[in-house]
Amino acid sequence: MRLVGLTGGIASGKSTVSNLFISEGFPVVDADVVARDVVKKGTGGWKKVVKEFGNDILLENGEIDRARLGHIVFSDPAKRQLLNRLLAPYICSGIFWEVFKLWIKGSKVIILDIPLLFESKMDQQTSPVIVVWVDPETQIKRLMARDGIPEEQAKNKINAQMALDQKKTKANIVIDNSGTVEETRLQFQKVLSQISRPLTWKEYALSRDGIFLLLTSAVVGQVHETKRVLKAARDTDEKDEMSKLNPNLREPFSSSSPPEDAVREEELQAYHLLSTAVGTTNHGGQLYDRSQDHHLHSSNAHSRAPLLPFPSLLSLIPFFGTPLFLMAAAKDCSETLKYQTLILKVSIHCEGCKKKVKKVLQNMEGVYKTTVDPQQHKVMVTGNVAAEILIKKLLKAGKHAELWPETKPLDIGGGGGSNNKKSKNKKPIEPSENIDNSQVSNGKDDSTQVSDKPESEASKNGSKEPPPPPEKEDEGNKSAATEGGGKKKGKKGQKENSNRSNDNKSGNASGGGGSATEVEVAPQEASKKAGAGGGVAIPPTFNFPVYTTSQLPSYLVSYNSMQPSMSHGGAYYTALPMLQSSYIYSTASPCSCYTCSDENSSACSIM
Ligand SMILES: CC(C)(COP(=O)(O)OP(=O)(O)OC[C@H]1O[C@@H](n2cnc3c(N)ncnc32)[C@H](O)[C@@H]1O)[C@@H](O)C(=O)NCCC(=O)NCCS
Ligand SMILES: Nc1ncnc2c1ncn2[C@@H]1O[C@H](COP(=O)(O)OP(=O)(O)OP(=O)(O)O)[C@@H](O)[C@H]1O
Repeated sequence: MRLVGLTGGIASGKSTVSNLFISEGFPVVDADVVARDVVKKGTGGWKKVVKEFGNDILLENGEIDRARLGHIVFSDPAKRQLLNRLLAPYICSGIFWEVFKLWIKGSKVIILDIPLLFESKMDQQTSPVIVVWVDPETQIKRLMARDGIPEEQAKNKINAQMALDQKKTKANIVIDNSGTVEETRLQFQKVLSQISRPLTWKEYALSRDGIFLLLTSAVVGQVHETKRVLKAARDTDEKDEMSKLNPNLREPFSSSSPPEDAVREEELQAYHLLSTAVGTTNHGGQLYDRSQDHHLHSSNAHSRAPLLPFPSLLSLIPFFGTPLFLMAAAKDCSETLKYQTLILKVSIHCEGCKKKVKKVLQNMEGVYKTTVDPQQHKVMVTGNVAAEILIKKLLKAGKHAELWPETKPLDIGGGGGSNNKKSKNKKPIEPSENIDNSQVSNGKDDSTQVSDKPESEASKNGSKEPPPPPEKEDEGNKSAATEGGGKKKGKKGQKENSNRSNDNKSGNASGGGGSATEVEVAPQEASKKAGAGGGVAIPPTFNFPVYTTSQLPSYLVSYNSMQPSMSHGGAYYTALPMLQSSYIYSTASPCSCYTCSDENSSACSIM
């Protein structure tokens, strides 16, 4: 918003020029009109003036006799100063409300016609300042003619103000009104082009639209920040909950200090992310650039906004890089759209079991795709639901389930990029590095030990893919990579799938860590590799964990699967000691499948 100051001497021609502005469509706030309004009968200004100047200045109707009061104040400087002191607050607030009403309407340029602009120092709030100048002889003549007053009175009025020549020196623009009205109009046209020039950055920020944009940005920023903090809190809660469920899990990280024994990169990254979210550490983390957010918090400079009710809003001006900020917010939003594929081992014995498992999982919020391979008892679930929740749900439905050994979650939604990068830097985990050989390691750790090649083709491809959400459909036994590929992934996904199949056949379970397409390692092959590599021991055949339905399977993972964006794929597993299981997974169906259905669950005793 541009506040243009228009001033001059008494009878210099201010009203004449302001009428030209009005004819051009500019809104004008006239201080003389405001000054009249604030002394109307019964107002606060009226009461003050009557109290100080007495009832003698009142007309019969109770209104102030302006001519009488004018005579008093223009001939007595002390009385004039008293009147000014009494009315100044009312006049100022009156001008403010007039400006505010125009601001609400969306006016971008407002003309403030204020005779005492310099005297009241309101010129500091206006730019540019236009002074309507007239030569002294013409001024006195016009004043005497207009007001019908003698020269002496006219001189008193003129002398009650700052000298017009002095005002001229303070002006940004001077209009000489000594000539004809037409000459003044010509000058006005030139002034008009200056007044109508595009708003400056600051002027726009003070306009209604600018303030609205700033507020919107601030709200978006606040929502963005709140969302991130909530995510961090949920992440912490989740870890706490899992720790309670299984005390063998690692302690959740403190948000104030990194774990000293955090040897795995993903753990450190999880720490950074968590602590960055709650703002307790430096913001130099590689995972999340909060530089955009600094704009929101860093500025304490409270500039004063001219005549505006929200001076502190100016502190938001550094935040004006809205497009950049919105891009950051959009980036964060897109990160929340990440999905992962979890591979579970579920007791499936017949077609009915398969249907039931599918139905249970598909009905879960956050599950986007379920693929069941009854032969291998393998269920691949794409979505953003934590493994333990899936397992609990299946248990409730009477289906024994656990995480598929030697697998890691697939980050279908684009987290592969960062993971892939990490995989390049990943160093093999030494047996002494906080990994218990008695534990069954996750795929990530295994892969660093057993992989023959540092990075598979699939992982390279996977990291470059954009994050399309998987479609909610069941496509049988397609690979997880293909399933999650979405439209764009189409051909590439198939290629990845074949790559992965080849890997599995040859046993090259590359596991750079975080590749979206490196899903699983054939158990036998992986165990051979593990044995050969001397790393984490994997038994040649499956040992299935024993647990009752009140317990969670010992493959419970402690990565942030609910909020994959918080972990950026830097999931960490803590595999628990594998126990000899009495639970039987049989590829042979123990029941007659045509009698076994979801509707007829009693037909299959296992189901
Ligand atoms: C003295 C009053 C009653 C005279 O009223 P009147 O109707 O005769 O004149 P009007 O209000 O139209 O003012 C005419 C011009 O006088 C000059 N003027 C008015 N008040 C003052 C003042 N206090 N000091 C110097 N000049 C003044 C201005 O140039 C103004 O344009 C009235 O001007 C008044 O109440 N003045 C105090 C309020 C004020 O300061 N007004 C100026 C607004 S910035
Ligand atoms: N260029 C001009 N030629 C002739 N007369 C003019 C010209 N400009 C203004 N006047 C006359 O001079 C008088 C004062 O002009 P105007 O009312 O515009 O001055 P003002 O600065 O608004 O006065 P005030 O300070 O009292 O509000 C008016 O009677 C007006 O008609």
